[in-house]
Amino acid sequence: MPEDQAGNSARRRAPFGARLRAAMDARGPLCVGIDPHPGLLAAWGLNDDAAGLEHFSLTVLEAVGERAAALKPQVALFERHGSAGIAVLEKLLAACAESDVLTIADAKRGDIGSTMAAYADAWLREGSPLAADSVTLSPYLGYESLRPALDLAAATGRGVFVLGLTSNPEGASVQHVGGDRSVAARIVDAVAAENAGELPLGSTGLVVGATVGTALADLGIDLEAANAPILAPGLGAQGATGRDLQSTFGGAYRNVLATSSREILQAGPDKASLQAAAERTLEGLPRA
Ligand SMILES: O=C(O)c1cc(=O)[nH]c(=O)n1[C@@H]1O[C@H](COP(=O)(O)O)[C@@H](O)[C@H]1O
Repeated sequence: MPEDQAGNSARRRAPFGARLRAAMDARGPLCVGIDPHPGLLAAWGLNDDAAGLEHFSLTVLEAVGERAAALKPQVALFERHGSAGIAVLEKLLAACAESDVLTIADAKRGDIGSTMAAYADAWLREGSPLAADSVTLSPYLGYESLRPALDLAAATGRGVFVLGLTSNPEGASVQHVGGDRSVAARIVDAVAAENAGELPLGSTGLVVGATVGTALADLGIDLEAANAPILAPGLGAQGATGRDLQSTFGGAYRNVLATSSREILQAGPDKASLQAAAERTLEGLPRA
């Protein structure tokens, strides 16, 4: 198999944006977050250890993998178990790949370019034990510092989600700075340039919280023009509803992948109850 400059096998899969578009069209726009909080492990009758983590994660995959366009393991909740937790994450990512379920590793990585190359290698390189279909990235060391990850994702048919406007109230103190040329607007412009001409959808995604209210309009941000998959956290536990998504995202709503973790996970450990919770969330998402 031909190798590219980074020593990776040449792309064999369709670009991430096309694969995500197909999954959203077939299954609907729901991403289920796998966030094994200690309180949830306890509520499921599991120990707060690697065995509990593994049971929890694989149960979520089995219960909702076929109904979700993607699953999003929250890396922090695996890291808190040390190397044993990371081994569980590797197992989960491999099991998702085997079941044809797209993954978003929610690692929120960002660093100077040379270190970024190592993060890219971990999450996006062909054959890496932690390779996912996509990874979340923080652009606050400068958008171009993410270049090694953007390039490796493009070379391997994988994707990234760059933080734009986050769902937490503190985000505005950084992301809204700059008025009509706000930090967030500049990130969206950079992502739009990345995705120009990519059909049916770019592979460089954005994270925009379902809770941001009128911020997009206030900051003059045109998300539709970004041609980007939009990961929208904030449903359920953080208070946003499906209707909020539609009014917040307007014409870009068709590219929104709504993600919910705790509200669905608290329905476990019973698989049928987890499935019902995912269905309820999907039903609450207006059709694009
Ligand atoms: O990148 C994310 O997924 C993310 C970005 C953001 O702006 N807000 C946000 O809540 N998240 C993540 O989305 C998940 C939300 O979980 P719930 O509030 O339980 O649905 C957590 O894993 C967060 O880390």
